Amino acid sequence: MKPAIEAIDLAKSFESNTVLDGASLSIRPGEFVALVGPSGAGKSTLFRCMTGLTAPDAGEVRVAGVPLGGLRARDLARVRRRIGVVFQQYNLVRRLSALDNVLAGRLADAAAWRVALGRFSRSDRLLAAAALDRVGLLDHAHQRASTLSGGQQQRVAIARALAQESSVILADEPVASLDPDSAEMVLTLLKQLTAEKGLAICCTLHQHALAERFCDRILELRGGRIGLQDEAVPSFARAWQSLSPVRVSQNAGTSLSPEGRHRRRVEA
Ligand SMILES: Nc1ncnc2c1ncn2[C@@H]1O[C@H](COP(=O)(O)OP(=O)(O)OP(=O)(O)O)[C@@H](O)[C@H]1O
Repeated sequence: MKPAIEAIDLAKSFESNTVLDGASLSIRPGEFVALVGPSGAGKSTLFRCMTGLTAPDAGEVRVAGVPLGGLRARDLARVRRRIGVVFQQYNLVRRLSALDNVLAGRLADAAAWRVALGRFSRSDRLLAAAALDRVGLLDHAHQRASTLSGGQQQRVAIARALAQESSVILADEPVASLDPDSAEMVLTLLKQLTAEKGLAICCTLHQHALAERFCDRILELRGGRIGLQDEAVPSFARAWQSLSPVRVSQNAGTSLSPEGRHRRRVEA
């Protein structure tokens, strides 16, 4: 199956600070992948490169096989619409209702005059209502975002990505500001969406236990490169690695050093 999104050998430096140094990953439709790594490792930078908000110094991002680099502005906007972004601080317009925030996911597709007058089409409103219903918040459609709980606001942000009809969701620490129950609800929802809608979801997480519980694969960004942390490895390979001091493979979601994995577990 063609990857929903790929980052290939991305490099990014800010002056002398090399943040990404050949970072590669590939996520298939229906996969829920965690991206972990120490603070400042470059997880947000990687996401910004993957959404086209930051231009990498080298390397390529492909969405459904289409390279972002070199696309004309209109085509880039069309491809970027396939990527929904969810942030730690929700990024909702707090004075607007939940429904209006979800409708913002339709902005790119709506006619300019509709946006200017705030008059979305019936089909856009139905789509937004369906997205709110899917995240369990239809009853709160007309409630101001500022009066919703953190967990509810994050679910509105996910509904906005659904209304955008994204095929990929990049979620940058989506549960970092939430209490444990709300965090669990948000991650359960994301996991369900991968299965139900075939979304490819990559989510940065600081809580290793949550990544292990909810995600199909755990990737680690460290030293500007990405390695696979654990469970997508067949059990026989894991058993072999625990006996062998040899590094099996490198980068592109396949870097597996038994020492590194052990160290990571200790740190976590
Ligand atoms: N626009 C920028 N200009 C200069 N330096 C930047 C810029 N954006 C990020 N950096 C630097 O890049 C490095 C990686 O930052 P980034 O926010 O991507 O890390 P992170 O892994 O998301 O961290 P955290 O887990 O704490 O959110 C940091 O050293 C940061 O200071």
